[in-house]
Amino acid sequence: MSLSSTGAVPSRRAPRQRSRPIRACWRHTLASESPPNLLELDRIEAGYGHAALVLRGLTITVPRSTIVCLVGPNGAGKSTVLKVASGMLHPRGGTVRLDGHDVTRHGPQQRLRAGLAHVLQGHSVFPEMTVGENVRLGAYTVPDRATVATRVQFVQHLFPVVSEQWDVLAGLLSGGQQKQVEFARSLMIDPKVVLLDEPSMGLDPKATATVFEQIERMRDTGTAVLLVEQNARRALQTADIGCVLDLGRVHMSGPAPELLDDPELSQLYLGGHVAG
Ligand SMILES: Nc1ncnc2c1ncn2[C@@H]1O[C@H](COP(=O)(O)OP(=O)(O)OP(=O)(O)O)[C@@H](O)[C@H]1O
Repeated sequence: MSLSSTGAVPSRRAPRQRSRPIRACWRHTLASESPPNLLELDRIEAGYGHAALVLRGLTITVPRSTIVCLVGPNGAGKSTVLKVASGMLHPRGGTVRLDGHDVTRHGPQQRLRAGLAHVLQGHSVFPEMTVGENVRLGAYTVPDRATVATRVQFVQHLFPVVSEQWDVLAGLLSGGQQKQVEFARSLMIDPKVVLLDEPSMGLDPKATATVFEQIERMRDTGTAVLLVEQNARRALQTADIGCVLDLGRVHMSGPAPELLDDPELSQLYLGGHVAG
C-alpha cells in the first residue's frame, strides 16, 4: 500500500507481527456488529476561542484493532485532535463519528458512555488509593457487579503488573507501572476507542518498551487506538497506521512501516535517521 496525501487514512493496514489475540467474551458482539471505522474525524475545523483555526479540514479514521499514530512538529495540532475526538473541544466544522454514530455535539461524558476512553498526558492515578481501587474507578458507570468482576479479571490478565500490585498504593508504583494502571482503568468501560496522549512521557527506555507492548495488547483485544506521541519513531514502530500532521492538516498518511522508511519524512519529522 502506498502513502496517501489526501488526508484520509487507508482502510487496510500492512501486516504486522501480533501477539496472540486476547479476546474477552463480551467483545464478540462488538466485533461482529460494528462498522470497520470505530472513530472518524471528518473534515474537522477547530481552534481555541476566537483565535485562528488550529485544525483545517482534518480527516482521520481509526479502524477496529488498529493503532493510528499522529506525528508531526510541535504545534501541528496533535493534542488538539485528541481534544476534538474526546469532546473536550467542539469543532467549528466537520463531523465526529463514534462507531458510526454522529457524536459531534456530545460532551466527554456522553462519549465516555458511548465507548470512548481518553488516557491523558502525565499521570492521573490517585496515589493514596490502591491499584485495585484505581482500576475499579474506571467502572463507576457500570452498574452490574458481575460485569465489573469479569472486566477486572480481563484487565488483570492483560496487564500482569496490575494483578501483581492490586493491593499496593498506586503512588508507590513506577511511572511505567502507573501508566499501565491508567490503561487498565480506561478498559473498565469496555471502550471501542482509546485515545492515548503521550503515554511514554517521562518514562525510561525500558518502561517505554513495556508501555508500547501493552498498547499493542490493547489493540489486539479489538480496541481502536489513536495515539499522540513525541517519540515519533518509537510510536511508528508500534503503530499500524501513521498520520503526519502539519499546519492542522494530515500532510501524509499510510502504513507506519512505510512512513518509517520514507527518507524525506524521516528527515523532516523523525530526526533524519531512516530506520534500518
Ligand atoms: N488551550 C489552548 N488555548 C489556546 N491555544 C491553544 C491551546 N492549546 C493549544 N493551543 C494552540 O494550538 C496549536 C496546536 O497545539 P497542540 O497542542 O494541539 O499541538 P501539538 O501538535 O500537540 O504540539 P506539541 O507536539 O508541542 O504537543 C498551538 O499553536 C497551540 O499554541
